[in-house]
Amino acid sequence: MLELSNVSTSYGPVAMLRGVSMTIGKGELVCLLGPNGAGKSTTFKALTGLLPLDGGAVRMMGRDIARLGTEKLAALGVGFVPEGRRLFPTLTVRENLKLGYDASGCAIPFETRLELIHDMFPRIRERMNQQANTMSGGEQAMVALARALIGDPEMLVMDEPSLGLSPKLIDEYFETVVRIHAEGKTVLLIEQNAETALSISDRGYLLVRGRIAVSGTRAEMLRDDTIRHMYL
Ligand SMILES: Nc1ncnc2c1ncn2[C@@H]1O[C@H](COP(=O)(O)OP(=O)(O)OP(=O)(O)O)[C@@H](O)[C@H]1O
Repeated sequence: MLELSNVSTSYGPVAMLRGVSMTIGKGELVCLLGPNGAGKSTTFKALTGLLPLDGGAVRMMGRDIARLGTEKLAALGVGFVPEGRRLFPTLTVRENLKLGYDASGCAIPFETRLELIHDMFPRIRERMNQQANTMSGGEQAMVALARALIGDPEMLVMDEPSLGLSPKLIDEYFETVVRIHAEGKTVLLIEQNAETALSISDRGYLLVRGRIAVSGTRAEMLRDDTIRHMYL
């Protein structure tokens, strides 16, 4: 469904991603792991068109998407959960969700999608008219996830969604991701929290200093010496 093929990027004269190749098949949950500064968010920027590529390609269903940007990608069926949530802070929860819905071009009516979102996130139902920046960190994380889902995307791309959440909330959050995946969504989960991310993923990639150092199924990743040494 999504393929990065030999992607290279740089910040000015400094090379960052160096020949990164990854595939995410339809219906898979794939994680991209890596320590601080490895280039995880840079990968997110490269595939969302926020950073020009020096080389390589990003394709979705075979179509070159490297320069499309998040809005056009949303219309193609990709929901994004950016690092730090990036909610519209002074807008209400409903307004945040509506913006996500409008960007998606979803054909199902907003109120119908909202019902499903409320079933999935009951606390959001109670807080539809609350200003986003007055929500707790955990609630904001759920709103960002709901905003990515409300347009019924085929695929979710999430950049460090567990950042700043307490261990209990991280568990709850990942349980929700598992449910979303079980309902048929393809998921690319970019995470520093390797143990939890791997525990729910079909496959994974480890990025180190801008290169893919390890890739494999969950079992292969869990057995890998580099990963064991770094995380487990
Ligand atoms: N706009 C920028 N200009 C220059 N260098 C940048 C820029 N953005 C990121 N970098 C550098 O690129 C490297 C990779 O950053 P990136 O944000 O992709 O890392 P990351 O793997 O997401 O790390 P973290 O888990 O800490 O968020 C870092 O050394 C960072 O300082």
